[in-house]
Amino acid sequence: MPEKRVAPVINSLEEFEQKLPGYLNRDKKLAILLDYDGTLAPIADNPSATHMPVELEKTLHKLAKHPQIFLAVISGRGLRDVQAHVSIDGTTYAGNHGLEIEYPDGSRHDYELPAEIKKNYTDMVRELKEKVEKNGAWVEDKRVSLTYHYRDTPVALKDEQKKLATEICLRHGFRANQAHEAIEAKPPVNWNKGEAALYILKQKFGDTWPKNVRVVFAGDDTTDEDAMRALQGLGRSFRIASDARVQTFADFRLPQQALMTDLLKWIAHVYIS
Ligand SMILES: O=P(O)(O)OC[C@H]1O[C@H](O[C@H]2O[C@H](CO)[C@@H](O)[C@H](O)[C@H]2O)[C@H](O)[C@@H](O)[C@@H]1O
Repeated sequence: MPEKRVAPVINSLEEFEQKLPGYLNRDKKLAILLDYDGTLAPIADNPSATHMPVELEKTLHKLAKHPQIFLAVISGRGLRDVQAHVSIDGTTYAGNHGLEIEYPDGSRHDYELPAEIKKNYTDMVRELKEKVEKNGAWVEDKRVSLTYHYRDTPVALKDEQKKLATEICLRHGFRANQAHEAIEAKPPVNWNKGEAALYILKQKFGDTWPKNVRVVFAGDDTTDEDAMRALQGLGRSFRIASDARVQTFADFRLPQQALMTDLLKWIAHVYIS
């Protein structure tokens, strides 16, 4: 069983090649699987205010067009929301932590939640809205999972509201993961960003993908750890975290989101220039 541990850090563009010599090879297919918030776009005060840095976006567009490269964005956001924010043709998108997947041709894979969980979800949203949607905190209802945002709640009230929100989520049988100034309530099913990543790779490249495809995954959050764990030994993953003590399943830690541009430039140097 793989364990989380403190991962080696990468601090610059040069260090990608130094620390992963020869991992990328332009003769090999490459799958790039990326989280959105905190990874492609820096964290902003409100989910509607995020955008990708210009150079990162430009590089990502170039990579997505390359015939040897496959791009998927796997986000906790609702599917349409993340599609609208990234908006790159030919990309596969997964929303709601992988529960909904859409391929470039418009075909989909939706994880069907049991009726009881759907009912619990509706009840949970109602109770959260009644009891803890106040003092600046709000519920982002994404139909099958939700995010309880408390960034704008006064410090003196945050802990109490957070605690109550977590209790409500757990009481309705949902998982409650800590995120950036938010709690992610996810359904209690055996499907997450890791399962979604493996599913997408198998659909795209077939059962033998581990032999034929190089994989790069990057994410910044606890929900991304599911993909990092699933891809251990099958690809290379990067956890964005400023805290040097963070425990992760990723192969490397990137101390700042800005290093995502370098990660993509490293790939572009190998595949494009
Ligand atoms: O899996 P991701 O693509 O990283 O999405 C995770 C959640 O991201 C969003 O919330 C977070 O980012 C916001 C914008 O930077 C920030 O204001 C908030 O504090 C963060 O928690 C999004 O709103 C959620 O739906 C996603 O699940």
